[in-house]
Amino acid sequence: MELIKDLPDRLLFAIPKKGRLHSACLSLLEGADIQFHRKNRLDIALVKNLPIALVFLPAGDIAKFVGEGNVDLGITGQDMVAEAEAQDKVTEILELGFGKCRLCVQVPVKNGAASVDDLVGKRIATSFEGISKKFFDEVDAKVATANGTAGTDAQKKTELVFVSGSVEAACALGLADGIVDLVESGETMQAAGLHDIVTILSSQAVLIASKKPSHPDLVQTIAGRIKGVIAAQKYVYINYNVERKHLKEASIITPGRQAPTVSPLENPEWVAVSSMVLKHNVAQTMDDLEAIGARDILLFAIQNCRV
Ligand SMILES: Nc1ncnc2c1ncn2[C@@H]1O[C@H](COP(=O)(O)OP(=O)(O)OP(=O)(O)O)[C@@H](O)[C@H]1O
Ligand SMILES: O=P(O)(O)OC[C@H]1O[C@H](OP(=O)(O)OP(=O)(O)O)[C@H](O)[C@@H]1O
Ligand SMILES: [Mg+2]
Repeated sequence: MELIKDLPDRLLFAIPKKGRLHSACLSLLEGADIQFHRKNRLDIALVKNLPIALVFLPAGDIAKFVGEGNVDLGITGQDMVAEAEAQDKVTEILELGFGKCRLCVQVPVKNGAASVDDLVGKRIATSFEGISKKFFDEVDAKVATANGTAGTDAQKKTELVFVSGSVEAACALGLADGIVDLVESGETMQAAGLHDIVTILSSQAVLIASKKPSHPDLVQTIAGRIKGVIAAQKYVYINYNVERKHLKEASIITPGRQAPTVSPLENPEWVAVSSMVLKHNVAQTMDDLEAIGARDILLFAIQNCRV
């Protein structure tokens, strides 16, 4: 009761309550110093150090709730935003770099359809009914136009079969001739004897806001903090010594965001350089620095930053 009474003054921030995005979201909240204690089984938690209430919801519902303004802010997949037809109803503030996957049409490797055109009039199992309907309506129309059946009783319609999970099993079970589901590593698809023939959309987790959030300033504060956490995950801090005569080459290898910080050393022929560098190719950066004679190359993790 106490919780509900407190809600009107707070910004409501929806977080996936389980599944693929849940734990990455909790790390983001921790990195952004959004402190809360979630009582056992409760789907609402008050934030201790900011006027925010976290609402733990299924990822699939978050886009709808943010779009309709029931909650101010949320984290969900771009696929879920598209499925809820909420692209125009929410503001996508930030791509978060996790939950990356593709929504694909998949068919059995053995004797499956060769193209989506061959699936017209057949059965497709999916939990993405909205996106799949739109996609196959277009394929149906295109094929009907090509074979002259458009608008006639002979026009074939692809049938959608709704399944809420384990979609990949549908073909083996004889429920469908193809599926529309997410692929990340491709392991689930391959294990089920399927392969993808078309990617309908690519997706990742995003921070979305309602068009009229109750606390716009707080939305900016949270977005800024989360941006900092994401940037900190993307970059590392590098520090090394290099001969002054190689400083120009060094600055090209580690340009930093504005420019590298260059500090003099007791030995006037040498300088110390520090700079933020992208984490994903840092090994190459270190190789390149070594190749120009840089020494004492140190790498530091960045806990948080504002860039
Ligand atoms: N294998 C994956 N790799 C990366 N991201 C994924 C993967 N599967 C799902 N996602 C992303 O996570 C979102 C939520 O998917 P998740 O599987 O957690 O929800 P769900 O299927 O509703 O729940 P559950 O699987 O727990 O029943 C998806 O909409 C998608 O954006
Ligand atoms: O390409 P992969 O790395 O194998 O990932 C893809 C799988 O991940 C998701 O399923 P999830 O584990 O969420 O199970 P679900 O089918 O119950 O939703 C998705 O629905 C695929 O089945
Ligand atoms: Mg799932």
